[in-house]
Amino acid sequence: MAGPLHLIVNPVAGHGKASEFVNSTVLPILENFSTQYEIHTTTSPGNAGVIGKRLASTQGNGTVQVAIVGGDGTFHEFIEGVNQIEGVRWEVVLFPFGTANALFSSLFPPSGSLDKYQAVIDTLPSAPVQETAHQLSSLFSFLSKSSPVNLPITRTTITSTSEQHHEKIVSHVLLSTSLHASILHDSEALRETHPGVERFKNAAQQNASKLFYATVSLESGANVEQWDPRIDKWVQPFTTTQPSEGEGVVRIEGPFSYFLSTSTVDRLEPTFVISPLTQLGQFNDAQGYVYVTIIRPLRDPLITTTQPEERKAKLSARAFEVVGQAYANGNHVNLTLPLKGDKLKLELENKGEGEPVVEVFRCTSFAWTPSSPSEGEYEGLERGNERLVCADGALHTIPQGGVAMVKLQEKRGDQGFYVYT
Ligand SMILES: Nc1ncnc2c1ncn2[C@@H]1O[C@H](COP(=O)(O)OP(=O)(O)OP(=O)(O)O)[C@@H](O)[C@H]1O
Repeated sequence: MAGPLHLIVNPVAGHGKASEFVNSTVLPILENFSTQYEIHTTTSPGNAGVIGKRLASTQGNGTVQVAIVGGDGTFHEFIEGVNQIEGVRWEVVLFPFGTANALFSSLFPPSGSLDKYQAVIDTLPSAPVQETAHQLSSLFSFLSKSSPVNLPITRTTITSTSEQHHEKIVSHVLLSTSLHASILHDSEALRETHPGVERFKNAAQQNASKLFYATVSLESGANVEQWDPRIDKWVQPFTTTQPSEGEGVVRIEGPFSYFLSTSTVDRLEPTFVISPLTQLGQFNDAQGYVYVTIIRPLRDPLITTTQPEERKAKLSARAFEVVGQAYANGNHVNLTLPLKGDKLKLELENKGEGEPVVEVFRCTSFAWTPSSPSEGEYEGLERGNERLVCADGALHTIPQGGVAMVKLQEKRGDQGFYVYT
């Protein structure tokens, strides 16, 4: 027996509506289904992990069912708290009560249908309005007795050359560097002067034309693969130097403007589908993949054939053009560069003949090694901070000369984290 459903409620996440939602909407449904529950309200940052540890010690080995009523940050803290504990299978119901809710919106995209839960919905005393029904999707999946799907966890180790610095990070949503990490960093600095969401736009403008100098090595137990949008298939990497026979490592030289990896989400907010190839739930018996999304602007003739003084404006415009297509259901991955040698054409095409602008790979581990400050300079384009790393929204810094090693945590039988989707 799995015991009661433990509701972990973050009263301050998102718009601070979690407690009210639980009392007015979730509890009547649980009572209607005679589902036993316990409520645990978080009292401070990090408390979701403390609650998780307590549950593991009082529930013992086996399955523990929890519901996270908060955002990605609340679930992140819960995972951080219990990830090392052996012998527990966590079955998790999610409610989107954070700000971005990347994981929830990836599992339940706004356009998704709730038809398969109709039998559950029909037994409710009154039918919820559409928005509420969507927020209850994961609960409906739980009440329908669906099988929850494995949630891969990523482990990152940040080390310095001397190994004096040794930082371990677990994440379940994303790990990024370059533009994404810098936007997060700078928008925090702008919080005082720009409390609204426009600070993200300002931070994006500050960083969209910067270059981040690093080398990436991708590895996989099988082969590292790259998505080719022109044939809609995963194939051998084709925009990088080929790995030599038996080496199995694909090396990608910067500079980069965009670099983001995830093994669980296809979007970071309901309509921003930045990693459309990510698929969760397909690999319940295996580990899954880390999906890596990369933009390297010096592959783009618009930037390389432009005069140095115009490069900044051109790159900024191109970055917004490309990344903006993530809002068109992830269409950025379909954009292709002009064919090499065609000097007259600099516009991007949709699934044209040239190479994709956005390079998408799948692997099971990778290393991000920032270049030394003396390496790399491209006239007209500023250098960004390639040592910044964002893991599930929290920022970390790789020491000078250090590296970030990222890998999927090995699956431990049927233990670990399983989400109702
Ligand atoms: N009682 C509390 N008081 C203050 N902070 C809390 C409390 N409980 C949890 N927190 C903090 O609230 C933070 C925000 O929660 P969460 O990340 O879930 O929401 P969000 O930031 O609005 O959403 P998202 O991560 O989806 O964008 C958590 O990182 C956690 O540290």
